[in-house]
Amino acid sequence: MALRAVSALTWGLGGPGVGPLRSGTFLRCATQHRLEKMPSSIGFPEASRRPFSSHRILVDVDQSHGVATMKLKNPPVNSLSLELLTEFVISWEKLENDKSCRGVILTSNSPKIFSAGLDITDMYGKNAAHYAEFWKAVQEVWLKLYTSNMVVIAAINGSSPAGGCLMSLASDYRIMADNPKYTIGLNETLLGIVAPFWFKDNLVNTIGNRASEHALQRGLLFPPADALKIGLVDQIVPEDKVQSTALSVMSEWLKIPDHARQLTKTMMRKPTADRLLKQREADIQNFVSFISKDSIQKSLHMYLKFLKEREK
Ligand SMILES: CC/C=C\C/C=C\CCCC/C=C/C(=O)SCCNC(=O)CCNC(=O)[C@H](O)C(C)(C)COP(=O)(O)OP(=O)(O)OC[C@H]1O[C@@H](n2cnc3c(N)ncnc32)[C@H](O)[C@@H]1OP(=O)(O)O
Repeated sequence: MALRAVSALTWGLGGPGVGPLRSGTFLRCATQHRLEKMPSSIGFPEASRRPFSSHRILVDVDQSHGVATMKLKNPPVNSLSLELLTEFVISWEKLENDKSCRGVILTSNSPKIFSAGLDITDMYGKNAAHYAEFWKAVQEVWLKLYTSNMVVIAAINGSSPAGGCLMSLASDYRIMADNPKYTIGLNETLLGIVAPFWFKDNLVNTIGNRASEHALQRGLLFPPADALKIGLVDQIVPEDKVQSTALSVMSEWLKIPDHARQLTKTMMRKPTADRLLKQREADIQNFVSFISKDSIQKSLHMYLKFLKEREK
């Protein structure tokens, strides 16, 4: 199996411990059923569309079919900055509150990059208050995606390392563009940082324990065909078919009565989401103390330098 890594960088790091548990909440359940046929392309009639957008998030809701397409737009690489994460949550809540919206296709406005993952500049050279706010926003986006009552399909139209991979993992179904130049995976160790337990839990739930151990320790980034083999993505399709495939897969998912699908999703995902909810504040403090360490800041500095100076 061909595996690709950005670089073989390894630096020393120290890991913080895990904090105390506290209780949390989970999904609400709606019971609407609608079994309309979906179009095979994004060409929805103007009357049934309701687009809205912010600086970094574009949303197009097809009200007659109950499906929204949400595009990340943060050039040049769609990094998940604090601003993007904040706008994401606002847009997501708007969709959650829209009774006509039953499914979301999550994709990128950029042709080659789904998302470069968390914005490293939000984790480098800032103060503790900034790190805490940033991490809370990362948690919030994952919880929103992972526990959503809506069907969430990731249309992965480009590379998707680290936080980008996490957003895909939190979706219900992943479709990736079959271009061997693109990769997906949790490559945190290559940056000298550690994927937190809930990234790991989401990965283990998706590809199993042994494959996760291997992928996480080595920070593996998988080309689409290999990602499909290990179950990191569910389907690979030609680049120009990603959106249309997402729409037709969505139409299949929406044939299932919402209440039954939602209760099943809750049954499958609640223990994993609750694990974070019960120790959310401790997880923020872990992140802040970990990321503030001189050795970790040095690793991030080196990685940013490597990204800027590497040959393209
Ligand atoms: C015990 C543990 C307890 C608690 C947890 C503690 C801590 C840590 C957990 C943190 C989890 C972290 C998750 C992450 O997501 S980290 C981010 C990882 N991302 C990556 O490694 C991807 C890096 N980027 C790339 O590989 C390439 O940029 C990419 C996406 C393939 C695109 O390539 P290309 O089109 O050639 O573009 P460039 O590389 O030239 O990039 C253009 C420009 O963007 C800058 N950039 C790239 N990625 C990021 C990023 N993630 N954040 C910020 N900036 C980024 C890059 O440096 C270039 O900048 P320039 O100034 O040169 O234009």
